[in-house]
Amino acid sequence: MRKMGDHWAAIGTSLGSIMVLYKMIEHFFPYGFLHTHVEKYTQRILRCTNLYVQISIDEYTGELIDQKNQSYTFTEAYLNATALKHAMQLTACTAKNSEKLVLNMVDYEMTITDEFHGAKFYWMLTSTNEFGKPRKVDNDRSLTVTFHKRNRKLVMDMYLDHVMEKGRELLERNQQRKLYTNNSRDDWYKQEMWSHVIHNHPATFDNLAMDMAKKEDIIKDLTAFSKAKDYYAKIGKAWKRGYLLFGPPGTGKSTMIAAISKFLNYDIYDLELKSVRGGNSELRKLLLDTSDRSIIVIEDIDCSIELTNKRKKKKIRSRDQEMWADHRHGEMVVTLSVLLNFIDGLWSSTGGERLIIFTTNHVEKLDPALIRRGRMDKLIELGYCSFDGFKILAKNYLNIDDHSLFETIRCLISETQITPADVAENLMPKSVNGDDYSEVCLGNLICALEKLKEDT
Ligand SMILES: Nc1ncnc2c1ncn2[C@@H]1O[C@H](COP(=O)(O)OP(=O)(O)OP(=O)(O)O)[C@@H](O)[C@H]1O
Ligand SMILES: [Mg+2]
Repeated sequence: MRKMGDHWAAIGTSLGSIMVLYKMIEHFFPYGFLHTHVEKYTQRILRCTNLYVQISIDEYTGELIDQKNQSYTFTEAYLNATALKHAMQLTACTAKNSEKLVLNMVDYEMTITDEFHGAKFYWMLTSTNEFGKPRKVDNDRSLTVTFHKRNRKLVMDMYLDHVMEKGRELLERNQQRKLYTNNSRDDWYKQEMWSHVIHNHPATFDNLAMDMAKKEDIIKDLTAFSKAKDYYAKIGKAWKRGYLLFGPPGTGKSTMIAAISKFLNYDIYDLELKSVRGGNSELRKLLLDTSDRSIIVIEDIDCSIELTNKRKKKKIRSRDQEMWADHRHGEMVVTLSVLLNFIDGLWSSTGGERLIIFTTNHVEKLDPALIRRGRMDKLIELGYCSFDGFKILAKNYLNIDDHSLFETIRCLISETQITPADVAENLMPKSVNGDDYSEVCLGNLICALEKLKEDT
């Protein structure tokens, strides 16, 4: 005797097949005909049998017609990837903010059977209009999933989260990162708070010249942070992490930020504090307008932030005055300690993950109390170029792992202080002609190192 479960599976499979067949037939008939008849009765049958539950995700939500529902976008990406294996007809286009060609299914192929933890799910692209009415505009679509009611808990607890997560991952893999800079408040009426450009920086951790152990430690820290949503929620802390990058000019602070952005696939918000003239409220608006999974960067904090708290002791100030202390040049300058408190408070209540990176060339100017653990989670020193650093740059710029001149460079580099930027500058071939430009470039570097040695 067949088990009850087998019957349900058979019914599910048949319904799935009917839906697929229906969508294919629909392609060859006038729109109204099938919608007024078949779909209406299918829905009635489903409602009468009362075994199946449907959930719809609308393409647009809210008051504004152009407010695209992110869940729809993630689901669409997930279903495209799931169904590409079976679809017979595809369309090709470039994804938003990407140069990569992306394949999508044409509409009538959007009846997809998905499996998750042994349960079957039937997805359809439907119109949010009343059944039977033709679709008037292109932006009233929904993705509707039909599943057996016994799987309700699985859907609520796991399946929908799984679809969103996978969809988001797939989209991010194809997208390019953006670099945002804040606009002055005077311009907000004609443009957004943040302007952005596509961030195509070639830096990666592989081509970053720095101590290997330090590099691996940072990669581990970033990986742990990006996966620690539940952990941060459990300990009741805002899901954010603060890095302070310090070192002389040309040691790779900005390059590392680009590498982190690529590694985590996060956008960068380059916050220019000098353009923030409207005090707390402006800063709050700017910070709240950053997206989840982003890096907020404040470069050269010794130039844009009041580093000590001496002023606070002079007289009692209001919170706004305290934070935006009058700078000696008459500008409003935020104090680092209050900025950190402000950010803590803001993200305790909002949630999404943010990495906050400060950079400075003068770590000695910072008040040690302000950089103690907990306020800045990680202090990362980027120093002068070591021989290991040089080897990474030689591989990048000249594509060589070894050369007879390496030994000379190893000795000289240990006796001098040269920045990775200066090493990179010397290793850059000045012309495309010439047989062995590696030899020429390494020779240039040796000259530069000898000159540095003489000067010191
Ligand atoms: N550690 C490094 N690894 C690889 N390339 C580097 C490194 N440091 C510097 N460079 C090269 O030098 C250039 C300048 O480096 P970068 O702008 O990252 O320095 P910085 O530390 O941010 O300097 P500043 O303090 O002036 O802002 C980069 O474009 C990159 O090509
Ligand atoms: Mg820099």
